Amino acid sequence: MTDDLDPTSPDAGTPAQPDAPSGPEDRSADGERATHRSGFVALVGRPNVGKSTLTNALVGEKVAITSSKPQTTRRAIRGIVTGENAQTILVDTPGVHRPRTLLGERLNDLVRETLGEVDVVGFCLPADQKIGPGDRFIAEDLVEMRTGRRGPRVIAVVTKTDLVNRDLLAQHLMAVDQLMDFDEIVPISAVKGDQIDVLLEVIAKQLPEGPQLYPDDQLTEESRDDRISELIREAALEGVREELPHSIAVVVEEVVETDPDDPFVHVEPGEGRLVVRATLFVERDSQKGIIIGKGGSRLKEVGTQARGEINHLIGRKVHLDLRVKVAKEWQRDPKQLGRLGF
Ligand SMILES: Nc1nc2c(ncn2[C@@H]2O[C@H](COP(=O)(O)OP(=O)(O)OP(=O)(O)O)[C@@H](O)[C@H]2O)c(=O)[nH]1
Repeated sequence: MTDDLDPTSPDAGTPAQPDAPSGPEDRSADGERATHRSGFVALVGRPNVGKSTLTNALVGEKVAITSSKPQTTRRAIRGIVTGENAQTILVDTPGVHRPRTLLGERLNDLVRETLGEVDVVGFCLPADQKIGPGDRFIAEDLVEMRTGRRGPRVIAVVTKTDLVNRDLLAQHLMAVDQLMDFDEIVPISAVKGDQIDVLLEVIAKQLPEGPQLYPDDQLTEESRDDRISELIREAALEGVREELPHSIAVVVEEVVETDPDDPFVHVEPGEGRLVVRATLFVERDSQKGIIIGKGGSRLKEVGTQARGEINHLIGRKVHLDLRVKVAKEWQRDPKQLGRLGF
């Protein structure tokens, strides 16, 4: 068990209301004042159905990490899409699943909490998989939320349409229609970019009237350090199997400008070398060995991949200093979960 974890607590819950910038009045071509809409949209669904890939496609930039491993997303990540007459704040949520650890329970709770706070829900159902008990479980929750009070509007987003032919898609759309009373059903492919604009329009129509909440150029509410730690985790997830992906957590310890000749001497921003120091946590010694690899080879690969993404994010070259530590059974330990920000 490590005892030098930095306590980080990413804000993974309630949508805070940021200061509204005073934007220009929207006017349509004939001079009439156009209605401006704004609000929060949660993308929910089972793990691996394409929620994060869709979030990125809608925002037009990578604000959420994705992977072929289920249960990649662990926080409610907000992406912002600003259009002429609407601002859509997307909340990408962890996949709803049968929890096996305390972390799993907390992630499901986070999704429930998020559902209670948004204006619209995009319920993601992959076109290449039959509707199953996991989908029905989510649908029941949504139906219950709408019973007797004004719950969120619910759009069925049929994802990954590029993986099926027209006939299968038609059959799937009919099955989706039977699942619950949706306000709209929109088939999309985030990978091919099909119907992304249509979905955005459909979502915007369901939002309440309201002002722009974030500045035009803000694409996410994630902090720089949280985005960096996610990019490192994404790189570490590649090539690892079975339970290991779930055991990996990443904490950015510091991002500092240092003297190029002495990494421990800090200098003014822009005048030295930008160093990112981060720790990868795993749950067991054996996992530590896998992450580091023979002679450090795997950790080096993780560092190279993550560094490329971080350079792109920050807009300059960084030096990435990665360490690996064991935090025994952190997914089941309330104290450790707290320290890791869950
Ligand atoms: N072919 C195809 N694959 C997709 C599409 N969208 C997502 N995927 C793939 O599906 C896998 C899961 O995608 P994610 O976006 O990480 O799924 P998620 O629902 O956010 O997953 P969790 O974080 O586990 O809940 C990845 O391998 C994606 O590349 C799509 O439109 N078409």
